[in-house]
Amino acid sequence: MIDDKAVVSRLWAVVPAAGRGSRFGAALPKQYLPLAGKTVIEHSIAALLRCPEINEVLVALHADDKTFIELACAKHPKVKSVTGGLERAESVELALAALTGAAATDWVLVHDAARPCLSDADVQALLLKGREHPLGAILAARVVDTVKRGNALREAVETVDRNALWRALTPQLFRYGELRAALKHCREHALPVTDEASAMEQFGGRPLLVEGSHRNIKITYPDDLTIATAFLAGGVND
Ligand SMILES: Nc1ccn([C@@H]2O[C@H](COP(=O)(O)OP(=O)(O)OP(=O)(O)O)[C@@H](O)[C@H]2O)c(=O)n1
Ligand SMILES: C[C@](O)(CO)[C@H](O)COP(=O)(O)O
Repeated sequence: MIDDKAVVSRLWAVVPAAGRGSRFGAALPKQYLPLAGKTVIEHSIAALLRCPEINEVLVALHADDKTFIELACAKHPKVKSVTGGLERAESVELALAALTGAAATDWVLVHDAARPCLSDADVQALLLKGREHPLGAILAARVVDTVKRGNALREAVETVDRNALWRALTPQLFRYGELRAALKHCREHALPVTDEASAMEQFGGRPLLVEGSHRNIKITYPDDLTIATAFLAGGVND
């Protein structure tokens, strides 16, 4: 375990924003769609820029995306961009590799461009509790529905105990060196990675689950934009 008292660990942020939003089905990738006076991605990045501890925000963009550079947030001195990859995990790896100033003991927050309703309180809770936990931490929300396991015929064959189930959100907070090593390990062994925690778990880690707001939704389908509009109208920080 790294003794944080011996080193001053800086805090970086990575924003995976290279997706195409195929499930959303809009003409534009969903992160560039209008939401409450800005674009989706601008809300997601604004939540990170409101955290003064963050040293730099590195955004992983699709090679075809020319929209980002026109946004106000792209001109912020803390915001940089890099070309992402074909999968989210690859985009995160490429962004981490571009953080040339980061030390292995520094912390990295990874936050989806597609999660615009992140509150300042949730960022602070993750940082406070996550940096006390040696193996990192993620924002997560408890599962509130009864959960069924279905078979190939979509028949319910089992009710899963939901008391131990959580929905992984973002940001997710890990040490820079450990996260890079875990993602490299999973890539080299063709292990499935859908979030940073799944890479860390397969690399022997046990990230802490920090309960976050159910309002921190991921924009995936059109209805999610309607929901996010209502959440932002109510003020995610109120
Ligand atoms: N190759 C990829 C794929 C996804 N992402 C980002 O990872 C986040 C979560 O991914 P998801 O919701 O799946 O976005 P998309 O891949 O765009 O959605 P879809 O699967 O519907 O195409 C998004 O901010 C997305 O831009 C990324 O940086 N690089
Ligand atoms: C990272 C994530 O948002 C945590 O729930 C989720 O895994 C992203 O999944 P996607 O299929 O890439 O949207």
